[in-house]
Amino acid sequence: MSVFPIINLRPAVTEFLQSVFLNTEVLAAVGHQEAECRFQKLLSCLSHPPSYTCVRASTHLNSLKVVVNNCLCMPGYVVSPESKLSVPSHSLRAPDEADVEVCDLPFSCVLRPVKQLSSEVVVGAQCGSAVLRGAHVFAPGIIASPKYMKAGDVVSVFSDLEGKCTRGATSFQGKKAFVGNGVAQMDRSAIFCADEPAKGIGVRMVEPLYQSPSFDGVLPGLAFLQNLPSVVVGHVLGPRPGERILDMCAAPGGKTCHIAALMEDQGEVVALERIRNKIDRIRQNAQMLRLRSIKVYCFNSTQAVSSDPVQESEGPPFPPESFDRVLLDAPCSGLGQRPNMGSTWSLKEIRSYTPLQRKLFHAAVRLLKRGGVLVYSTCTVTLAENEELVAWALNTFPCLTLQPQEPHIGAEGMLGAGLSPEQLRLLQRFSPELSWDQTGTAAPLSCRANRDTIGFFIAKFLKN
Ligand SMILES: C[S@@+](CC[C@H](N)C(=O)[O-])C[C@H]1O[C@@H](n2cnc3c(N)ncnc32)[C@H](O)[C@@H]1O
Repeated sequence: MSVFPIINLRPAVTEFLQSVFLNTEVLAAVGHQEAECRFQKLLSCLSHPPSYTCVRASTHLNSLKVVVNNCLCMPGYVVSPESKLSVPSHSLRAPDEADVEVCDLPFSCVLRPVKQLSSEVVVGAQCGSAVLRGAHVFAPGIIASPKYMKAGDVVSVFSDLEGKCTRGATSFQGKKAFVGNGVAQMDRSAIFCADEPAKGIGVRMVEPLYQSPSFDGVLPGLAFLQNLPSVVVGHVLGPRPGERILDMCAAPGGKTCHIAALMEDQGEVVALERIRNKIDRIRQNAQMLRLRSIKVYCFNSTQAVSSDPVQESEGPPFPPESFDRVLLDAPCSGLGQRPNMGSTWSLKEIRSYTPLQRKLFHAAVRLLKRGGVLVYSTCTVTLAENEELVAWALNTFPCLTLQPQEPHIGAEGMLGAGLSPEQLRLLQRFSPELSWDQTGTAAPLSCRANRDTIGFFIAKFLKN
C-alpha cells in the first residue's frame, strides 16, 4: 500500500532513471506502457520500507534450531505461525549440503494507524528514512520544531521531502511526510540555540508509523541483521574452509563476517576498507561473532595490487593472483536502498561511481587466482553500475566468464546493456518494483519476502 509520495529526486536524476528503465531494449520487449508502469512503481516502492526484516542466523556458533527458537521468543515481537512455516522454504543450504545454513525470519515491518498531533517536528529526509527503519530522531536531524517545545512534549515527526525547510523554523508548510509520534528529549533552545551542536536523541519515537523489529544489540551471536540480497551474496561467492578470500570494500563487515562463518572460520578473509573510522565496526562485528580468520586493513583497494609480483607480505598491497575468491561489493549510487524518501544528489554524483567501480574491478581481476571466483555486487538500480559494468568486464577481460548463481531468488539482469538472454539469466537483480503493490497476493510469505527487498544486483565470474 502506498502511504508516502514517490521518492523525491532532482529532476535530472529522475529523467536519467526514467531513460534507464525505458531504454530501447526494454521498450522493444515489454512496450512503453509496461516500462513506464514499472518505473513509476520503482519510484513508489523506494520511498517505502520493505515489509520484511531479514536476519542471518549465526550457525557457526549455534544450531539453526536454537537461533530460530530464540528469535521467535524475542520479547515484543509476535511472529505469526506463517512466518515460522516459511523458515525452511526460505533457507539456503550449507556447502556440504547437510544442513540448513542460514535462515531468514521474515519479521514484518508493520504499517499501523497513528494519529497526527498538532505539535510538529520536521526532520531531514535521511533522518525520516532512518525513523522508518526503526531509529529514534537524533538531534542533528531536526530542522524545525514548535516555538515552545520542551523536553517531554509529545510531537508528530515529519520528513522534509524536498530539503526546503529552513533550519530553526517553527513550522513548515512544504512537501512533508508523516513518519510517527514521539517524545521530545530536549528543549527547542538546546537544539537550535546552544553554543555546541546538539547531540544524542532529540525525539524518542513511541509510535512510529512503521513498526519494525529492532535487532540492534539484540541476540548478539545468534542473529545478524542483514538484508536478504546481501545474505545471498555470501552464498553466491561460495567460500570454502581453508581458502584465502579478499573482501575489497568491507565496512561495516556484514558480508566479511558471513564469508568467514561459511568457511567455519578456517582460512583467511582479508577485509579492506578505505575509510579509517569504519574499520572498528568491522572488527567489532568480527569479535561479536567470534571470527578469528578475518584480517582488517585500512587501504584503498584500487591500489591493492603490488607492483612487485613476488613480494609476499601479510597486508596490502598483494602480489597478483593472491586470492581464491574476491568479493567486490562496490561503492555505488545506492539507489536501491529502501526506504529512501529523498536524495539531493546531483546526476554528476550518481554517475561518478562507474569509473571507481571499473578501477576496483581491474584490481579484483588481477588479485584473483586462475580458476578463482569473483563476485561483483551493488545496492543500486542503474544499468551503468550493473549490467553495463558486466558487459564492459566481459569485453575488457577475456579470461572472465559469467557463472550461474546459487541461490538465484531475484530476477534476471535488466535489458539495455547489449547482453544476450543467456548472459542476463546468469545475473541476479532484486527488483522490488516488479511485485510492488501486489497487495492481497496469495503468494506464500517466503515468496513475498524474497521479492519485497531493497534493489540489488549480483554477478558471478570465473577467471579462466
Ligand atoms: C557497499 S559498502 C560495503 C558494504 C559491506 N560489504 C558490507 O556488506 O557490510 C562499500 C564500502 O566501500 C568503501 N570503499 C569505497 N571506496 C573504496 C576503496 N577505493 N577501497 C576500499 N574501500 C572503499 C566504502 O567506504 C564503503 O564502506
